[in-house]
Amino acid sequence: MLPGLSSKKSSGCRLLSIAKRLNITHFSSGISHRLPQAYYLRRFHIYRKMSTEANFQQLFNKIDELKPRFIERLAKAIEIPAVSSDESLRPQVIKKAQFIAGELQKLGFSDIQMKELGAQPPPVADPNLPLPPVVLARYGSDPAKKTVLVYGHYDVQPAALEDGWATEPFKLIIDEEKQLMRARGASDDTGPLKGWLNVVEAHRELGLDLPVNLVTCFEGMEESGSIGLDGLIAEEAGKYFKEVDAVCISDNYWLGTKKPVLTYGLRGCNYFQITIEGPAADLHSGIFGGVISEPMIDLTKVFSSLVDSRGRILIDGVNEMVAPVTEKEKELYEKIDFTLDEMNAASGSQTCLYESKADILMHRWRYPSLSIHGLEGAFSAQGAKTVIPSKVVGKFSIRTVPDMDSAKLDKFVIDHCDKVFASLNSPNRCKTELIHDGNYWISDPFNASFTAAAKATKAVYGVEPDFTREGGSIPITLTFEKELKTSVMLLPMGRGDDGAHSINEKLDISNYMQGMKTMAAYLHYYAASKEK
Ligand SMILES: C[C@H](N)C(=O)N[C@@H](Cc1c[nH]cn1)C(=O)O
Ligand SMILES: [Zn+2]
Ligand SMILES: [Zn+2]
Repeated sequence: MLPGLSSKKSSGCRLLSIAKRLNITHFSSGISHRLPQAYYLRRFHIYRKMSTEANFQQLFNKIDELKPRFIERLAKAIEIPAVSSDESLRPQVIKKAQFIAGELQKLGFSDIQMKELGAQPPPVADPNLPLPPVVLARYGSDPAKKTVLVYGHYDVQPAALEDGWATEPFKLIIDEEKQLMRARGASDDTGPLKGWLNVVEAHRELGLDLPVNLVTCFEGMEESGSIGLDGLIAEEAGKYFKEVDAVCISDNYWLGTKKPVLTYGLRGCNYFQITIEGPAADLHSGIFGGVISEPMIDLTKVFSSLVDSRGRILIDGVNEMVAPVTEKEKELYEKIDFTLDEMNAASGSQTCLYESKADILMHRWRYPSLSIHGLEGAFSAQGAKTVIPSKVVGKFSIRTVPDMDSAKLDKFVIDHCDKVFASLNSPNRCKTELIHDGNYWISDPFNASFTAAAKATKAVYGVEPDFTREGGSIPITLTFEKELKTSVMLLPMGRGDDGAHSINEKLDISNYMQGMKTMAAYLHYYAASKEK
């Protein structure tokens, strides 16, 4: 029998006692009881019999043995520049979906469906731009087994050599000295997505039955707000996803660089753009400077009204929506393995706004933040071009937290920008709009799925994981929980210094290998658990 099998309290009881322990009052949903406990107990007994044959060491050895193949396959996927935010690269995003579907087919997945989501809604330059397909597939459909849905995204953030990358971003480079793989998507999220496929392959190579039925949901718009996926999940909840017992997402990172973590919370993200336009074309600043009203000057005024240099959001009503910190909650931060030095090492600077661990963690996990990302339409090359841009589009986003109301936030932001622009008395035109949004999420970190992942982490790394929240967002997480009425568990593969969204993104080879072993062990422990 697998180690660690023991009887559990009912999930409802556990949920309450854990909520009390952690002082969490924001569970986004509970655990489903669609089927009687007896049903799961029967499945547990069937699985327990099977699991006596399962041998982790054999599985882990096989994963190690297949390492060159797994790295080579990752390199092939990485080569496709699937940047979802770049409309001109949409064919590449679709090509990567097809590539992944082909791999699933070779691995024996069945019922592979490329779900089309229609055209991308505004704001978008091409009104007919197709959204990338969602890749659904099944591995096994044994009613005696639990079903785990694994979510990942095959799209990536933009990357270019001229941004400062040491090597070509869409070519997987192995740094032998540091034992890491460098490429856009290595850690976010092509590496982890491939991890699930590799886990299946290792089982197949061993002739070992997968302990659960696996369902994939791989999307190509995560980095652009998961547009269209909510609707698909709602539509498939009673169909393709009908039997799903748990959702596992491997699309975030350890907090630091040494200790594995399991993640039970995410911030949300509402992304906005401000368009300011005036002159009919870009103009000579010697001829028109000081005579006409400049959109770029207006934009900098609106931008500077949003947030101060200490990161404080200056928009009325926003901070008031944030849930207050409790004394009990403060204790949680002290137990987390993290230091200011790790924060500085990950940012490659000494620019942290806070000194204490608790302050850093709270501002990363449980307070909102506003970031100004950039703009379209302005001069950005080297040299000194004396131009007045005629139209500029500024981009900024707000990371949201409990108890912020997304619709209220949008209204506060748009009203604020309109008010500030009006106060400039500018003859230019200004429009602020939401590009996409995604909800924050917080869960019970001690349900059957988290417990199985904690055991898996211990089996692979020899340590108990820290339970963390994530400052980033995975917009679809709450939708899975609500629509499928299942728990969602975040099992990160990479480290906090992987440079996701940054230059020189990397995934340590050890994290890739150990991460796959953890995924495999998680499936076995979850299958063996009595609870759903
Ligand atoms: C954590 C995850 N790997 C990630 O990077 N998510 C993105 C998703 C996003 C994009 N726009 C809004 N949310 C992120 O947190 O930026
Ligand atoms: Zn990302
Ligand atoms: Zn991601």
